[in-house]
Amino acid sequence: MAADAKTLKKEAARAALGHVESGMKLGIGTGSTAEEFVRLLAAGVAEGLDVVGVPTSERTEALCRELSVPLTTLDETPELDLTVDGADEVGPGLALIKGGGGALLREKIVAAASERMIVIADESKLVETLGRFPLPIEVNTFGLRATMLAIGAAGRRFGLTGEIAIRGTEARPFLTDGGHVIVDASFGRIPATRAFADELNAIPGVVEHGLFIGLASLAILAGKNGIRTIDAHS
Ligand SMILES: O=C[C@H](O)[C@H](O)[C@H](O)COP(=O)(O)O
Repeated sequence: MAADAKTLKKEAARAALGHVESGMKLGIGTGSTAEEFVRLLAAGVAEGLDVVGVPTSERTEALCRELSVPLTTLDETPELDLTVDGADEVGPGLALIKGGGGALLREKIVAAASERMIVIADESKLVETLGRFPLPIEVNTFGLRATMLAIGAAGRRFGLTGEIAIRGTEARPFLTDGGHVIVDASFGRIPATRAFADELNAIPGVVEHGLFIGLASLAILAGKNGIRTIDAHS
C-alpha cells in the first residue's frame, strides 16, 4: 500500500533528525511536516539529546512546550547551527516557496540566522519551476490596498498575472504572529525567482515574501520509493 502523506512527512523528519547532534542550537520550523520533526525531536530529547531550539511560530512554540523541547529565543541565541523546516514547494537550487501556514517571516529570519537549513517534505513538493503554489506575501495592514496594487504591478513587470487575494476574508483577514496580513499571489510559474524576490523586497508595504532563495542547504524528500536528498550545490 502506498505510504500516506503523514507517513512520508514523518520519514523525512526522521531523516532530518539524523543531522541533529547534542549541543546544537536549532531553528524549529512550522507546519505539518515540521510538527512531525518536533515530535521526533521531543522523543530524542527524552532520551538525552541535548539541544535547544528557536521556534518559528507561536504554534510551534506551543507544541515544543507541550512536548518539553527546550526553547530559547533568537535574542538570547542569535546564531543557530541548523534549522529544520517544511516547504510548500522546493525548486531548482533549493529555492523554496514557504508561508502556506503564515509563518514565513519568522521562518526566514530564523533560517538566515542558521548555519544550515534542512528542508523536509514529501516528494510532491518538488517542482521544476516555483509558482504552482500561490506565493504568500506578508504585508503591513497600513495601506494594504496600495501594497496589493504595487505587488500586481511588480508581477506584470515580470509577465506575471493572476489573483492576489487577502488570506481569510477582507473583514477578518488571517493575521500572522507579527500582526500582519498575508496576501496569496496566484502568479503561476515564476522563472526569474531571484529578480522577482528583489522586486517584492523593494515594495515598502511588503514585510516579507515566501520566496526563500539561497537559504536551504539540503532537501530531504520522502516518496514511495524512499528518501531522496538534494544538496543545494549538487
Ligand atoms: O508558514 C508555513 C510554512 O512555511 C510551512 O513550512 C509550509 O507551509 C509547509 O507546511 P506543511 O509541512 O504543512 O506542508
